[in-house]
Amino acid sequence: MDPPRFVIEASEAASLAKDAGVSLTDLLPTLVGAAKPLARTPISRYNVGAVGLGSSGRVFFGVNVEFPGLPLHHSIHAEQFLATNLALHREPRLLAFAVSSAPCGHCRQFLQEIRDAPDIQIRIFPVDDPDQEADPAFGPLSRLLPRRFGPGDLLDKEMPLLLEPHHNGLTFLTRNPGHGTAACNGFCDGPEADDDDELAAAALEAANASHAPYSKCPSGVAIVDRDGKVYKGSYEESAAYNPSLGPVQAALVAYVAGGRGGGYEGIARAVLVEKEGAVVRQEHTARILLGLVSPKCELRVVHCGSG
Ligand SMILES: O=c1ccn([C@H]2C[C@H](O)[C@@H](CO)O2)c(=O)[nH]1
Ligand SMILES: [Zn+2]
Repeated sequence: MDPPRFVIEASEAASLAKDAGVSLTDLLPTLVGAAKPLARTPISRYNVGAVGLGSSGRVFFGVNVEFPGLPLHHSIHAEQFLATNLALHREPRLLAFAVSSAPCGHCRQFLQEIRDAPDIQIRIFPVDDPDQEADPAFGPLSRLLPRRFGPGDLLDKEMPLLLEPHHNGLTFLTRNPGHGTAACNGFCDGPEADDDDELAAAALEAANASHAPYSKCPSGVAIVDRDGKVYKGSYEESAAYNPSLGPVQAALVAYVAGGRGGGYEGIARAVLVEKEGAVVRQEHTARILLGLVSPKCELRVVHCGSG
C-alpha cells in the first residue's frame, strides 16, 4: 500500500484544481475528506482534517494526533500539524486552509505565530458530519480571533516568525556529540560514532530552525526509523506560551507526514539538542513522551551553546 500523502506538489495541485474547474483555494475544501481519516485519535476517535495552501502553490495536510497514557495537552491539533508541516517543508506563507471543525481557541492562538496571521483565509468545512454547518465562503482568521494577543505584544517587528527562516547560531559543545559517553566526553573518533553523529547533526539543524523567541531556548529533535530514514522536528513557541509545540511532537509530525503510516514502534533512536542550562528544557518531557509512545526508542540528549 502507498504511504499516506501529506503534501501535494504545486503542479499536481494546479492540475487537480483545473480538472475540478475551481481555484486553488476552492480546491482545499474538496480535500478535507481525504485528510480526516489520516488523523490518529485513539482517545477521542474525533478526527480533524485541515488542508492548507502555501504561497508556493503546494497543498499541505494537517491532522490531530493523540497519545494514550499522556495528559491531553500533549496532543497535536490538526492546525498545529498543518503549520508544522509547512515549516518542515520550508513553505514561507500559509495563505488559506479548510478544516473539518471550527478551530479551537488554542489553534487560533497558535496560528498567530505566522506573519500576517489575521489575513489567513479559513473555511470551516465539515465532512461526514451533518450536525455541523459549513462556512459558505473563506474568511480571515481575524474574524475568528479579533483583538488578538500575538508576537507583536512581545517581540520587535524584525524578529523572524514561525514560517520564516531561523538561524539560531547553535553549535555543539563537544567534537563528537553523538558519542558523548562519560568515558570520552564526546572527544573520541571511531566508526561507531558516525551514525549517532549524523542524527545529532540533524537534531542540531532542527534546533537552529526552532522558533523560540520568547524563552530564547531553541531545541530540536531528530528521530530515525528502522529503515534509516531521519525525521526532524523544531520546537515552536507561542506568544501565549501554552499552545507551544514541543520538539518531540514536531518530529512526530514529520514521522506521521513523511513516514509509511506505521506505528511509533518503527522509531529506533532519537536525539534531542538543547542549550545547556536552558531555562526552558525539553529533556524531561521528551523522555516521558518518547518513552510512552515508543518504549524501545533510545533517546540521547546533546547540549549545545550559542555563538
Ligand atoms: O481546533 C481543533 C480542535 C480540536 N482538535 C482535536 C484535538 C483532539 O484530538 C480532538 C478533540 O478535541 O480534536 C483539533 O485538532 N483542532
Ligand atoms: Zn485546536
